[in-house]
Amino acid sequence: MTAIRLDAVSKVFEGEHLAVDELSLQVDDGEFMVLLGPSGCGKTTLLRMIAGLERVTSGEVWFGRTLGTRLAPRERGVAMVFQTGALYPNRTVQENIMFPLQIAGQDDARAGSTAAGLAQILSLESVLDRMPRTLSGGQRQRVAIGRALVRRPQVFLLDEPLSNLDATMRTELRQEIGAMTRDLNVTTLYVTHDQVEALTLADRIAVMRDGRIEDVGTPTQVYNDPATAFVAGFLGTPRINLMAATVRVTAHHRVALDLGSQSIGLDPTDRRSLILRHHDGAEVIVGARSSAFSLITTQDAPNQLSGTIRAFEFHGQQSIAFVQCGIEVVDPDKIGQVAPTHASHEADPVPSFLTRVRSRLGLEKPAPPPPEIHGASHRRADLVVELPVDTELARGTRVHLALDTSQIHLFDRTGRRVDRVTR
Ligand SMILES: Nc1ncnc2c1ncn2[C@@H]1O[C@H](COP(=O)(O)OP(=O)(O)OP(=O)(O)O)[C@@H](O)[C@H]1O
Repeated sequence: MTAIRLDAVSKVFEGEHLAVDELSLQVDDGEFMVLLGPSGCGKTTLLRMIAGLERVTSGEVWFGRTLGTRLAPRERGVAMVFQTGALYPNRTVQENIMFPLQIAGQDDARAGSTAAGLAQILSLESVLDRMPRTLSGGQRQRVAIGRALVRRPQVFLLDEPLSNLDATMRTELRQEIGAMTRDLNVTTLYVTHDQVEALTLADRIAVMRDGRIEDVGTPTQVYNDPATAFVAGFLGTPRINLMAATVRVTAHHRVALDLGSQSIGLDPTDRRSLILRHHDGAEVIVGARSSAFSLITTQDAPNQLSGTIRAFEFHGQQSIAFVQCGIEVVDPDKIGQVAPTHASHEADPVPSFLTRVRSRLGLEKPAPPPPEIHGASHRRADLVVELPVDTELARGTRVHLALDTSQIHLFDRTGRRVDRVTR
């Protein structure tokens, strides 16, 4: 067991593509950390740099007090499992699992009994003598996990190990991976783009975007108190509603959030009122999960939004309403995003990836920070609201919704939280 520390690690691929951008992260001894992020954000590249399968362009990887970037892959005490664990096709399950021990010089009897013990934990005891081609996808992944863990690695890296399995198998193996890594107390870094895997497995989640980390915390921290609008949008189904608003300070320092055609007010005792009353006219983004709304019958309740049902869906446990309120809604995937990948141009007001790469490598003066792409992230769209399952509303019905302002988050125009509480 050992802690992993990443110190300003960057990876620039040929063609000057910046895949990981001065990323720093600490995974504690024995911790289960999940690296969560959309496709292409650099998760696999980061894992491969830790394993030594990919050279870091700059920065350092530490295993405890040892500088890992100086070590060859086999000296790092790291085991890695990929999306589809490649097995030796001509060896049985037991032979596959015991192979790393045999390579290390252990005798067959001892290696076989260690493998059999691990196979029991992984529910593979009934298939020990079978060949990989006769196994299900889930069983093959279990064998790959067994083979990775048999030498008791210091660090265990898993790259979307469940992505090729069906839903039932995924749930089952997910629970086993969680239980097993905790029993073995091995420091684990688990890559996924599946929020359910992240929320259920992790001691802590690091949310990645465009080669950087936007937030790190326990599942409840990143879900309930996200650092950015992107993180708030990435976690939670249905996705959080992000509404463009302007701060209005009215008589007696009351703070209202002007949503264009409608408005909501913060309670004067709300801590955020005290902050925002000095920012009259500031543009903010109000984040409200679908569960923060409730249907009301009165028209003039405080913090009420009115709209028309555009679609209504039955989801088994609850119903989801799509309500046209004429409010400008912000796309969490676009807010605060940096410039797209293309070659630099002197007159280009937004520094390209190329310029950012050069400045990281010290080849160019640091570029000014890119402005957020604002207009592209805003559009008039529906609010998504969770309602009790017995609600029935026809398309076109006019509804009034009360918003519980104690449940809202406030972000600035670049998507950064302005009212964070727990961290
Ligand atoms: N060998 C390579 N050469 C050039 N670019 C690469 C190479 N490997 C990865 N990239 C690029 O680096 C970026 C990060 O890729 P990476 O595979 O790390 O992302 P990811 O978050 O793991 O994505 P996914 O969830 O789809 O596996 C991508 O834009 C990818 O195209």
